[in-house]
Amino acid sequence: MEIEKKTPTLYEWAGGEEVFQRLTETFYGKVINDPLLEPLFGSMAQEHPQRVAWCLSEVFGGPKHYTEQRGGHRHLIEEHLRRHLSEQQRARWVNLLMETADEIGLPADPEFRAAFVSYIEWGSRIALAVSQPGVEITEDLDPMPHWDWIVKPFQDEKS
Ligand code: HEM
Repeated sequence: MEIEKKTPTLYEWAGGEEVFQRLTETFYGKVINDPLLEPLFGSMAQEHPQRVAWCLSEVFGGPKHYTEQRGGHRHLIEEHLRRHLSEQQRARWVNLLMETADEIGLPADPEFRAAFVSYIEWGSRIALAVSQPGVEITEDLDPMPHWDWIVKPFQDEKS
């Protein structure tokens, strides 16, 4: 009998929904205690960590909860308009997220982390760019971007 071994998605490799939720719950606990980030997130919606967990899960190949519940990539971008983020705030946001990833035991293998950090760098730089004064959205932004392995550690084998 032929059994096809399929490469897991980044979402599956990370450990699924529960892991992304643990990541964002722990992360926003740090964010609201950070002097640079507190002014941005001090009065965030209670559901914010859950929404970011949905968003990351979807980008990394998990269920499309963010698109279904919040309206997809256009909505995600719109949420960052006119927030006037600084590069310093962006960099702190990324550093705290990476610190949290280590703390909660997100897979630390080079291949997973290369893909993970790639989306976080891309996404956070888009957030910074669209948050500046005068930026308007004119192009079609959907669907949500989808991230895959950058350095592929697996072979799709048949045995
Ligand atoms: C990959 C990078 C990022 C992702 C995936 C992301 C994701 C999200 C999501 C899912 C939301 C909620 C949207 C909704 O309600 O549907 C949000 C809102 C927000 N984001 Fe981001 N974001 C990113 C980068 C950043 C950065 C770098 C900053 C600032 C340093 C930032 C600041 C904010 C703020 C202030 C809100 C509104 C929070 C509230 O008041 O509820 N984001 N983001």
